[in-house]
Amino acid sequence: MGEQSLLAGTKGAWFGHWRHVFKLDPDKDISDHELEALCLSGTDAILLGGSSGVTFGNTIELMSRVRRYEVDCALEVSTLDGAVPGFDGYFIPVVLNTDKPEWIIGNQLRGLQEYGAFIPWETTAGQGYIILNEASTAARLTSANANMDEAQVIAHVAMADKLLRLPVIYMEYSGRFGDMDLLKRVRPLVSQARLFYGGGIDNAEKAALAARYAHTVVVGNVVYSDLEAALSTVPAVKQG
Ligand SMILES: CC(C)=CCC/C(C)=C/CC/C(C)=C/CC/C(C)=C/CC/C(C)=C/CC/C(C)=C/CC/C(C)=C/COP(=O)(O)OP(=O)(O)O
Ligand SMILES: O=P(O)(O)OC[C@@H](O)CO
Ligand SMILES: [Mg+2]
Repeated sequence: MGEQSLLAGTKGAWFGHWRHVFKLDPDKDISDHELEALCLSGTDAILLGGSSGVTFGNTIELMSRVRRYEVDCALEVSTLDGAVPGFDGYFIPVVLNTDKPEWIIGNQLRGLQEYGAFIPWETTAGQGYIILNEASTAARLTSANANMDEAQVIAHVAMADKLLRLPVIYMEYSGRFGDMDLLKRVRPLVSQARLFYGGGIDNAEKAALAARYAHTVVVGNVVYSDLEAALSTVPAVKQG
């Protein structure tokens, strides 16, 4: 079976056409004017997520502001309290490179017990996170083993794509631009998942590089430090 047929599952998924995504942190301030520019930028989706300070209140507030626009709006559920109804889709992160069970299945099982009957499964997907920046909040929170060699990263990708068949593999360098050679070598190994890349994209050039190998490019922090640079990543990814 070729890559095309194996990819069919995620291609048809609700997030299967996303090339560019802005990730907004409900714990950070953003003005109406800035939010409008992001939502009308041509990005494929606005993803709400963060690894600290995310609550029901700040999530529902930001969701309702994004909801004024037609752009897809999804939630990465990172806390039990932050599961908010009304999104177009939901991602449930699973950290693959930690030996702390609470971040692999523990919190997720608690969420399934708490929200099971309300989870819209057609629009909910697991994300296999491979966290590669040891200084990031997510790495510290989850005690991720971010200093892996290439063989270890490749084994994690095989675990996610071939054994667990997760619909998303997320190469996460949050806060730092990652190793594009590694991303390039990982890409052909991914046959059924969608490969997300995120971390340190703060200009069009970096966005275009990541877009060569990742199916979906996620742009986060630069939104809060340089809006124009953030907006420049959209055509860099979508026209590249
Ligand atoms: C009706 C209704 C309520 C609908 C919703 C139903 C629904 C979908 C419920 C979900 C139930 C469920 C299974 C919940 C599980 C929740 C949970 C706690 C899962 C664990 C997630 C996890 C592994 C978190 C660890 C941190 C992490 C990987 C977060 C992902 C996001 C991320 C990395 C953001 C980047 O963080 P940032 O703050 O930007 O980092 P920097 O500071 O470095 O920039
Ligand atoms: O914030 P940055 O570094 O752009 O990373 C984006 C995203 O991957 C964070 O989860
Ligand atoms: Mg961030």
